[in-house]
Amino acid sequence: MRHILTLNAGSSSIKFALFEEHDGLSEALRGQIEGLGTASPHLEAQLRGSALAEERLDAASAADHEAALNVVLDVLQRAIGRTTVDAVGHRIVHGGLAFTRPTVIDDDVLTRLETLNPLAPLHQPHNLSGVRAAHRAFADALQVACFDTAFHRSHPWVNDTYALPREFYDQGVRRYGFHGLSYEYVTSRLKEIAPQDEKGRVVVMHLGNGASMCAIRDGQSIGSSMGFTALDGLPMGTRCGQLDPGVVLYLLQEKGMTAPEMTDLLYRRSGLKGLSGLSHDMRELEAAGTPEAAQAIDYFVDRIRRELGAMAAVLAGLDALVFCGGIGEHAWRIRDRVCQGFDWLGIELDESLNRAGETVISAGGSRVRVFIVNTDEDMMIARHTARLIVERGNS
Ligand SMILES: Nc1ncnc2c1ncn2[C@@H]1O[C@H](COP(=O)(O)OP(=O)(O)O)[C@@H](O)[C@H]1O
Ligand SMILES: CC(=O)OP(=O)(O)O
Ligand SMILES: [Mg+2]
Repeated sequence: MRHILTLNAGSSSIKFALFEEHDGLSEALRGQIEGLGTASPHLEAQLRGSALAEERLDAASAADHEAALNVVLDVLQRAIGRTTVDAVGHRIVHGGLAFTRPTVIDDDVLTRLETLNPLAPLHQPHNLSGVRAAHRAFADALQVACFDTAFHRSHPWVNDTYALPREFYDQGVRRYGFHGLSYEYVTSRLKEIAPQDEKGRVVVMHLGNGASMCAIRDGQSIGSSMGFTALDGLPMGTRCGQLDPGVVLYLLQEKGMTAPEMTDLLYRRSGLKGLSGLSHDMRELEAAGTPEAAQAIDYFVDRIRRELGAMAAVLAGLDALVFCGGIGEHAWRIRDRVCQGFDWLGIELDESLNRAGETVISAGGSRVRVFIVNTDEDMMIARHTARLIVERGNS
């Protein structure tokens, strides 16, 4: 039996899991530290369905991703004991032009992935710290990179480019799109729960601390709301989402902002946090009840609705809509507001199914079927890693 470990550093969480592979993959251990960057980060882990760890961490022991990673490795090493880990699969957010499929990580690959750090400052450095830490902790294990950008490489050229002079496209200034592991998992899940939509026109909304949407036709990504970096598209916990580049020029040229200040503004001080002046966390905003928190939520919902209209146009209609990610899976009020008034497109929610967070939340007569899928990037990473081990064995 093989053992595959997965590490997934998101912008506000680190998720981890151990899978056993024997006639398919089964999950032995799973856990996460969430709420990184808040006053009360929280660790939880289950071993074969029973609680292994459950604690509120003091802000210092998970002050940042590095500290949280040490906590994660400590939990893992204690739980795993002498079990041999065959491979560690990593979520790597940016694969750039060169990496379009799961790849075994050696020193050369690591160096090349580091050059993409500026294109995903909230993720890539943490993803690569995870690679180094896992290599130290499990020295004999194969380290495998699974890319958020890979699923989107099927984009037609018009959804892959910006209207810049052509040499920029050739240099790699493209609309890469992210959350690809999540979209790939959701697509595989949709095959099981809605086989009639497998070949259909589907929009998936991954609404977490990072948020994006994906237009999928015939199981393939044809467009993403995110682009060259994970800043574009929807507003997020702390990221601005779509922004007129003229605003950036104005702030740089007329207001004397420096590039590092701009990075901090767009990645860490904007989005829900910037608009609300309160928090990047949707739970806190829903509880707050201040006019600013309400406006931040209004803006979030409005941008999702615009993008949904645009994607339905690109797909020439819509058969299924899927919500996933921390907000998509848990915030019924947001789902309700996103879908309201879209009956012209054939979307009709069943209020009680939506409140209850069922898998199918559309009304019986709704032309568009609406689903909640608990996305599982970690399972997708494990599948890719297992496949790569087999391919290497066969070659
Ligand atoms: N019950 C809930 N109601 C509203 N929002 C929630 C709920 N549970 C989680 N969220 C939100 O989900 C977001 C985190 O999503 P997640 O996908 O876990 O993050 P990451 O992008 O770091 O992987 C946070 O904004 C959090 O407030
Ligand atoms: C790409 C991205 O935004 O990821 P996350 O939602 O995990 O922050
Ligand atoms: Mg995430």
